Parts: sequence; C-alpha cells; structure tokens
Amino acid sequence: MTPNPRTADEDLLHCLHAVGSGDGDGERVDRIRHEVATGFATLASIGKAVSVFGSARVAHDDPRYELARRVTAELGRAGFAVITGGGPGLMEAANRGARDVGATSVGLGVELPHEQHLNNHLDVALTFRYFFARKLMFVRYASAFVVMPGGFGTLDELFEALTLVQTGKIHEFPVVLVGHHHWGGLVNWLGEALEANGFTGPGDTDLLVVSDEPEEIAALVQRCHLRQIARGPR
Ligand SMILES: C/C(=C\CNc1ncnc2c1ncn2[C@@H]1O[C@H](COP(=O)(O)O)[C@@H](O)[C@H]1O)CO
Repeated sequence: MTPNPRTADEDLLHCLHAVGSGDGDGERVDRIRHEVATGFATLASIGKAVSVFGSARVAHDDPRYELARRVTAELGRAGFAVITGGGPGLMEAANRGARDVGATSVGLGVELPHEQHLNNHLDVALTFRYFFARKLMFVRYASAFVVMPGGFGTLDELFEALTLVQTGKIHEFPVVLVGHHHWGGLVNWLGEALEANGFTGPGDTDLLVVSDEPEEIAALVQRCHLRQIARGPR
C-alpha cells in the first residue's frame, strides 16, 4: 500500500498502487470538473494573451531574467496579457515584464509535493491541482507560446504546443523559442535526427521560430493573432 498521496495529481496518477486517499473516481472527476470550470470562469475575460514558459531556477541577476522581462514588456505594449506558471525564475521575470508596462499578469501555479510559492507580480493568480487542467488553460487562452530557456517542465510545455500545431488542433499559433544560444542545439537536432529520418514531416521543424529580439517576437505574435481572428473561431 502506497502512503497517503501528497498532491491530488499523485492520487490521480497512481491507481495501480491503490494510493490510500480514500476517494473514489467519482470524487476525482468532480475535482477535475471543478478545477476546469474555475479556470474557465477566471480566465474568460483576460482578453488577448500569450503563455510564456521558462525555467523556475534562473536567478534575478542572470541576463536571461532581464531578457524575459523585456520580451513580455514588449508583448504587453502590444496589448497582450501574459500567462505564466506563476512560479519563480523566468516565470517571475515574465510576470514582472507585463506589470512593468501595465499589462495583465497571470500566474497559473500548480500544487507540488515540495513547498513553492506564487511570485509577487500577479494580477490574476490561480493554483491548480492537476498539471493537465493547467496546461489546457495555457493553450485555450493564448494566441502564442513564448518559450524562454528551461528544463523538463519547459520542454513539456513546448512539445505539447508543437504537437497540437502539428496535428492541426490549433492554427496560426506561433511557438517562439527565445535564445539562439539555449535552443539552437535542440532545433538542429530536431532537423537532423527527426525530420531527416522521417520521424516528423517535411517542414515540421519550421513550426518553431527562434529569436533573441523582443520587438521581433511581439510583431510575430501580433501578426499571427490577427490571422487567428481573420480565420474565425478555432
Ligand atoms: C523548482 C522550484 C519551484 C518550482 N515551482 C514551479 N512553480 C510553477 N510552475 C513550475 C514550477 N516548476 C516548474 N514549473 C512549470 O514548468 C516550467 C518550468 O520548468 P523547468 O523544469 O524549470 O524548465 C514552467 O513554465 C512552469 O509552468 C524551486 O525553485
């Protein structure tokens, strides 16, 4: 018997081990429904927005922190709200950049087994129990994903978006990687190991745009947003 789950995600994901929360699947489905409904109700009025991802582990004096802040300030000037995971590091930098220019700053935190806090630069804050419910919000309310340097969490969010674009679930949805230095190796590998061997389709690597320039990123996001509007409902 596995000890009591520390988070709702742990409870949900460990059915083979008969995790001992005492709940049945009916209660779990109710919790999921409530979480999704709360997310929808909270975010319905945020207007046009971009989801920005990036490392939880980057310090304030790191140049990438400043770059994240500049990128989201530029997005904010273009009228976009900024949605992040609400945590520290580059998430915090992105929320600060939005706040710097008076744009709406949104943090969608997630319950984790270890203690963690939402950053102090949020106008709208929600904490989710379930990673998958939170990820739905990142896509549903955004016109683009902007991906700062990061680790596994950031890669997970990046590849979810890419798969949704590749499979035609979302359209005119730019996925922008910020930082040639961090992302260049991955993009080369995607071309050489995946596309060249037929694991992805011709041109799939081009679904990613790499840039270090806040103005260029904001202009691209704005162009795609206008194309999304012209296209009509998703
Ligand atoms: C590691 C520490 C705290 C973690 N806190 C997080 N809070 C909110 N969101 C998080 C957190 N950690 C990861 N995420 C999500 O994944 C992305 C960053 O992950 P990475 O592995 O650091 O690249 C990020 O976009 C979040 O959505 C204590 O410092």
